Amino acid sequence: MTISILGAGAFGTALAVALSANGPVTLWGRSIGWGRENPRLPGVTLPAPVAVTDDLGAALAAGTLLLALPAQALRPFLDDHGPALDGRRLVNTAKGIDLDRLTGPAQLLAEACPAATIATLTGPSFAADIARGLPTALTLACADAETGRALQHALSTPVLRLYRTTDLTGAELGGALKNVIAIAAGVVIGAGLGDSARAAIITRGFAEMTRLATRLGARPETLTGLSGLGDLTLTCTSPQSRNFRFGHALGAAADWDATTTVEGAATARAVAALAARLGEDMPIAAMVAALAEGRVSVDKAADMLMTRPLKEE
Ligand SMILES: NC(=O)c1ccc[n+]([C@@H]2O[C@H](COP(=O)([O-])OP(=O)(O)OC[C@H]3O[C@@H](n4cnc5c(N)ncnc54)[C@H](O)[C@@H]3O)[C@@H](O)[C@H]2O)c1
Ligand SMILES: O=P(O)(O)OC[C@H](O)CO
Repeated sequence: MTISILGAGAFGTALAVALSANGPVTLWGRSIGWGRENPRLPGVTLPAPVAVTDDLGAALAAGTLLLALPAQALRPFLDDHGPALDGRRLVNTAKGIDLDRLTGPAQLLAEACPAATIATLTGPSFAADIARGLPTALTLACADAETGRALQHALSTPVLRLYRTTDLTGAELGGALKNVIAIAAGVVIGAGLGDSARAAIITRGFAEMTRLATRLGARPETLTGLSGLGDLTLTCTSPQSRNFRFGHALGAAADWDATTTVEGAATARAVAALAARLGEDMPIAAMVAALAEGRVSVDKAADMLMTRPLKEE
């Protein structure tokens, strides 16, 4: 299986390093002047089997394309290049919901590339951990079981262990929604509200994730897997997470570098819009959207969540 990775940020670069254990990999980026060490992944030198290019046509020679662009960049990218990607195996790795369309990456890919087979690779994994060769387990989701099995084998390495599922919707939504809850967890810790409050946010956030995802067609058991609960656990508890750190900065009223990729901020707004459309109750996601837009203070947000009507768990 010939593989190219589109998007040379931290994650695309880390995947290139990991997959080079299996053979040659092409890594495409729109700006690759950094040579063999990507500043988004400091301290990691690309191994010899990784070819880096800014020539999209050359990267598209592969039959399997891993897309490692930020979620909000995917739709504009497909507007420009969708037809050129069609007919391949397309494996999305972005974790988010498109703000304009209110759909996940798989739907965007299916519409832009109707003859392609769509999959997602998701789960608890920091780019730096993968690039350092630390053991990592991920979910490979593809509605077509045969292609899913082939991708699972082609993209696993001795330290990157892939589980597979045909529940693409559930795997994709778990990865997108956990980022929103991770921001909330960061706010709690940044504001000094304590570990007990964080456990409450994780648990009630997981209930929100499951409610929305199953309403959109996900299987409940997918949400308890690596792509849902697994990634939620990682992102809500580690300062390596950009979503958690962004929330922490909000909670602590600290400065934040706006060039950092924080998928959960846009996804919270998309979730709030989706929840309103579907009549679903998503109070934590709504609060994250309001906090990220500066429409509510941290004190007010905590107060509003704590004084909602009492209910059954
Ligand atoms: N970093 C991680 O630990 C990690 C782990 C798992 C999944 N992901 C997911 O991977 C996706 C990418 O994250 P990242 O960490 O690589 O982000 P990043 O900020 O490190 O890099 C994003 C890259 O995308 C490029 N880019 C943006 N818009 C583009 C466009 N229109 N055309 C071409 N390139 C464009 C940027 O130049 C940059 O190189 C996110 O959805 C993230 O949730 C990241
Ligand atoms: O740094 P974050 O918050 O984007 O998280 C990276 C990955 O999604 C963790 O699985």
